[in-house]
Amino acid sequence: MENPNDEKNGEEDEDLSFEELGLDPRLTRALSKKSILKPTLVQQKAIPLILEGKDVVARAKTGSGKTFAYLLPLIQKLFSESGAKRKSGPSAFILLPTRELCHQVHSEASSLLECCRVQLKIVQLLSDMSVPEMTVALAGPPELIVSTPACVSTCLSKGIVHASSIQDSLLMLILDEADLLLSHGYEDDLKNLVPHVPRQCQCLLMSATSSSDVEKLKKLVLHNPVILTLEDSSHLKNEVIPKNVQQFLISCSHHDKLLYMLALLKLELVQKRVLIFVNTIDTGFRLKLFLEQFGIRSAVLNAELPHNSRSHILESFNSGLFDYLIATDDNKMRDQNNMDREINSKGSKKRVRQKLDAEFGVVRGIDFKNVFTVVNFDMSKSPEGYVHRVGRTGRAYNTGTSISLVSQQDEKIVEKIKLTLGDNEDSEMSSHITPFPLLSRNAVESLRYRAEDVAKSVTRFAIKESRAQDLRTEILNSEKLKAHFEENPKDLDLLKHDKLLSRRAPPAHLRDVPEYLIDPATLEASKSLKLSRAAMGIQNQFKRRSAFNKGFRKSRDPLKTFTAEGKRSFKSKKTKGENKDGGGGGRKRRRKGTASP
Ligand SMILES: Nc1ncnc2c1ncn2[C@@H]1O[C@H](COP(=O)(O)OP(=O)(O)OP(=O)(O)O)[C@@H](O)[C@H]1O
Repeated sequence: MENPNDEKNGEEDEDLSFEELGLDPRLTRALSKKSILKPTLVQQKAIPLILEGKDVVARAKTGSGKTFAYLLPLIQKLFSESGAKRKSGPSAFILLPTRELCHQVHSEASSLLECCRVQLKIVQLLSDMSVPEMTVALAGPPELIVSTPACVSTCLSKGIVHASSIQDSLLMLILDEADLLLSHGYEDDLKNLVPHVPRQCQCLLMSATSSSDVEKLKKLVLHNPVILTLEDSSHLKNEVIPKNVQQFLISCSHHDKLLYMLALLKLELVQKRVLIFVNTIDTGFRLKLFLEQFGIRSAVLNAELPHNSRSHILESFNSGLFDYLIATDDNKMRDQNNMDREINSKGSKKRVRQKLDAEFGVVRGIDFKNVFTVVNFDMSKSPEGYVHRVGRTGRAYNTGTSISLVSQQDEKIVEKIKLTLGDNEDSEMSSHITPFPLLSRNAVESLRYRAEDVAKSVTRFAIKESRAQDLRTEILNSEKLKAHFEENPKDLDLLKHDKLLSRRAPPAHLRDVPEYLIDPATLEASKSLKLSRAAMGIQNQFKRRSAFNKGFRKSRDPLKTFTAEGKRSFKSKKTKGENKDGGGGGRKRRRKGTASP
């Protein structure tokens, strides 16, 4: 039965400005400084409800701007609280499934406040902080705490945070990335916290996908909430990938994936910046070493690295220091940790350690800046994983592309993904994921000899070495070890020596692919792509809105007008067969006037 609080909203609703949503001028000015000029749909719908004091469950696509949808009204409420009588505890909690997300949301909130020139104490509480560090962070007390459920639960049970102070002061509780909180094993931690949340506390739940976990959380934490399910009016069932992301696949053997990856990057058939997903850390390093030999620099973001190192890699990528980032999903590690936590539920020390590990999370919900292309080198293991990966591009008003390398082993999961996206088996024309049109077989074959030669040189030993070297480098960078190295300089010398030994220079003859090796159609596709994207890049940067609202024109998009088998106009020569094979074909169900993928 429909709940009267359920709201479904399409994009045909009126366009409101941030001012019209009732936001404080200090916040709207702060947003302008950040070049954020117009609210996204979820922001338009959620902000007034939250300001009114309603409990809200908001489900909106990845990258649709959910963070500001709750941060802006939350901060506004904190403004009005800041003059109130002294409190014994925090006014608000934002709980997220991973430390990376805590870091991201904490920085976003701090930067908003800085732009507003308002001083509020907001802290990030992490499980690897010592008790004195936590005590200092909690002194004041802070208006806002950003943390994981496990960390808050530990603080409660150790008496670092007093339950009574939460009961007295908590005004807002926000569970972000709610679809991931339970699968990260935080159910017990949330159950520990909920009894202390005062009845009048406003609760918000934000998620990208709907699931039984979100339902469970809703029942556990919220009181008669307004449910916002934000979809385009043209949407198919379950569509969660932003419509400004074009999704492609390339069929190839598992063995040839390195070769295809090389072809895509070296022939410049994808737009930088590129986020490449692999399923294991070893594959990540294999790919990194392989690409390095061809002069393509990348970094591997993985759960093995300490938290501050992962943050450092993310910040370097986000600030544009390098263009290719290889990322592993951490599902396996997380599941293992959750299992361990259950097995060791009575062993105190070990349990805490494993809780820390369970808070690792590398990719989900992370706002990688300006990623134009997501490549699934390995396919994700579930449709949800695919949605979260692809959602790292085309965020807010930007456009993006995803390319999945699909081997025979991946076909089952690709079928599942297609079904989840709403593809109809009977209708090839309406497929969301279409074959990538720019890479010809000839172009790939022209690189085979070099690629296979180099792939052979990336041995298991080399991978192990590279992985260890990355760790060594990160240890060198680690703030926490500075003191140790000051006292033990010999240890530092040893590490530095090791680091130098393992550095390899890429052979010069592999850096550039001579033009005579590349087939002319692919060469032309690459040049055309570069020119068009350069033009659209400028448009993206300076007129972000127009890409989203008016759509970038299909006629100017080489992914739609070009095939590597020969240049043609998409419109004039489109046939049913071409569409099926990868003419970049038809999103027949796309709404008129939306961004064209
Ligand atoms: N109104 C806006 N206009 C332009 N950019 C925006 C707007 N709102 C948010 N953004 C930007 O869009 C990006 C994505 O936002 P955000 O991370 O909040 O998405 P999300 O919905 O939480 O995604 P996910 O479900 O993947 O976590 C961020 O870089 C953010 O700064």
